[in-house]
Amino acid sequence: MAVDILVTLVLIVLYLFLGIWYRNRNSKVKVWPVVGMLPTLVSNVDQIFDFLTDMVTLNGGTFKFQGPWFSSLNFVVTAHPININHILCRNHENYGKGQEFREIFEPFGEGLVTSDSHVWKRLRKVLQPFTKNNKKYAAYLDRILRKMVEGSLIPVLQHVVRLGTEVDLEDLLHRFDYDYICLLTLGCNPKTLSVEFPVSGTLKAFEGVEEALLYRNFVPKMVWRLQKWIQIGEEKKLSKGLKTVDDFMYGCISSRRKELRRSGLEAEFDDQYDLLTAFMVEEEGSDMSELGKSDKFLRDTAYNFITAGMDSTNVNLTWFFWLIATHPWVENKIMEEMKANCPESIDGKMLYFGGEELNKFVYLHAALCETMRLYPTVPLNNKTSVEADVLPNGGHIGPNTRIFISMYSMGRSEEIWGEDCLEFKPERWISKVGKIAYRPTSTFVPFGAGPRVCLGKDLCFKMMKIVAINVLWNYQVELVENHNVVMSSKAIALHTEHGLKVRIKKRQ
Ligand code: HEM
Repeated sequence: MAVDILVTLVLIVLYLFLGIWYRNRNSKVKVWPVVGMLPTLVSNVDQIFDFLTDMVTLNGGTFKFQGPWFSSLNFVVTAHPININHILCRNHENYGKGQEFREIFEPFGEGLVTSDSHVWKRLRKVLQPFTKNNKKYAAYLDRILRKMVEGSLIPVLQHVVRLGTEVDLEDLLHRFDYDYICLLTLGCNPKTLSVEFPVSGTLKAFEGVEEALLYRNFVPKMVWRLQKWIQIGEEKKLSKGLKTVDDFMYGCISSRRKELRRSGLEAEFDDQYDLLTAFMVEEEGSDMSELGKSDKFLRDTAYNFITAGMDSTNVNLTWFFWLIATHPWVENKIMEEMKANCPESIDGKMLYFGGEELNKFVYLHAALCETMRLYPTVPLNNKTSVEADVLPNGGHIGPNTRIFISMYSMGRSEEIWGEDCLEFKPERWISKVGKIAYRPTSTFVPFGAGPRVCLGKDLCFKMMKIVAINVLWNYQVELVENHNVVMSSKAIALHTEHGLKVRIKKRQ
């Protein structure tokens, strides 16, 4: 009897395995009982963006990932332009960040990046006109950008040239972004970009928190919750990092309030019109003034802006300098454009251009867009459906489903960019009349699109152009031989795995 039961069990298991093998025999992604597609995902984690690109290409632009049973690791990845237009623009009300995203990214608090519905609408209504149309704020951003380039970037580059040593350009640019974004939001300069290349505890804490939040995305919810409860592993690191970050931000808020009280609100704030100050000095009666009374609100807003901005232009500029170092003919064309637009004999000095003047740098703009196409700063944009929906290319979406828009896969899609989609060719962005060519919005969305488009987009282009012009005009960036430049999959932004090691020489 016992033998009969054993044989029957063995036969059932064999039958199940044969069934799975038969269903999976032609498929690149195996779906296993209990664990679903997780083993394939784990084995491809080091080249996750290429793996997801293969999957969406094989599946007509949209791929459904099946996670382990009873886990929240099911998601959809899409790179199809008509779906992108649907999710970001036409039916955007149905695609927010979602409760689970907010739980994972809890340090963002009640900030813009993780909020939805009426909370998001109210914040966006306050922040969008402020960041886009406030002249005082725009002038302050311009002034601090000039100061940072003149007072930090150029002196540090000159120091590196004098020493003749190699430098990690990605680290250098990351420090530039971090100092700039702290000035923009908190009005204080942590001075991480200086010739000593100091180790900044606060910057390390911001980075540590981001790493821990990324980890939460890849493990079942109950695992990270348990770790949080007993304070071990990544969760312990997160709590420690967050304390450092919060102490820093609340410290800035408190000293700014004290300063304003001392100097009196009637004082002129033109010199120091950062985001915090703007909220604090806004006249009574407006939404901004109401929100500015709460330290928690200011902390959340600052955290959202700092994390959105500190890993932004440096990522694109790192890939840009690497691409032009490996495509010297592109660098020559950028130099020609600069010679045509820059005044002569300004050796070693800063070059600064206003918005109108920057529009003349068409080829540089094209090269920056081309870089973002191949190496989008944010490779995956996360959304969650509110209600069930059918995507325009036919995919069914359940309610409360996580969806990743793969900007990385879109940039490498033959259907969108043609057979030469993997080549670095800024020319594809330029029209016959020498202007930036028209492209449908839904084919290129590194900043998102529609009502939730990135609030820092215009600022980013300005920063990237000013930094690129000042570096290239004065210096030659040479890659260190045998240094392997590869993408990292260990951050939310598309960093390199080992940095960008270069030597900087004075341009002759
Ligand atoms: C190369 C630079 C940058 C890129 C590629 C980028 C990209 C993005 C993307 C993809 C989103 C998500 C849009 C969505 O949810 O659909 C976003 C949102 C956002 N970005 Fe950026 N960003 C950059 C720099 C910045 C900077 C410097 C700032 C701050 C000054 C900033 C502030 C924000 C904010 C506040 C949001 C949230 C908008 C909302 O949810 O309404 N970004 N960005």
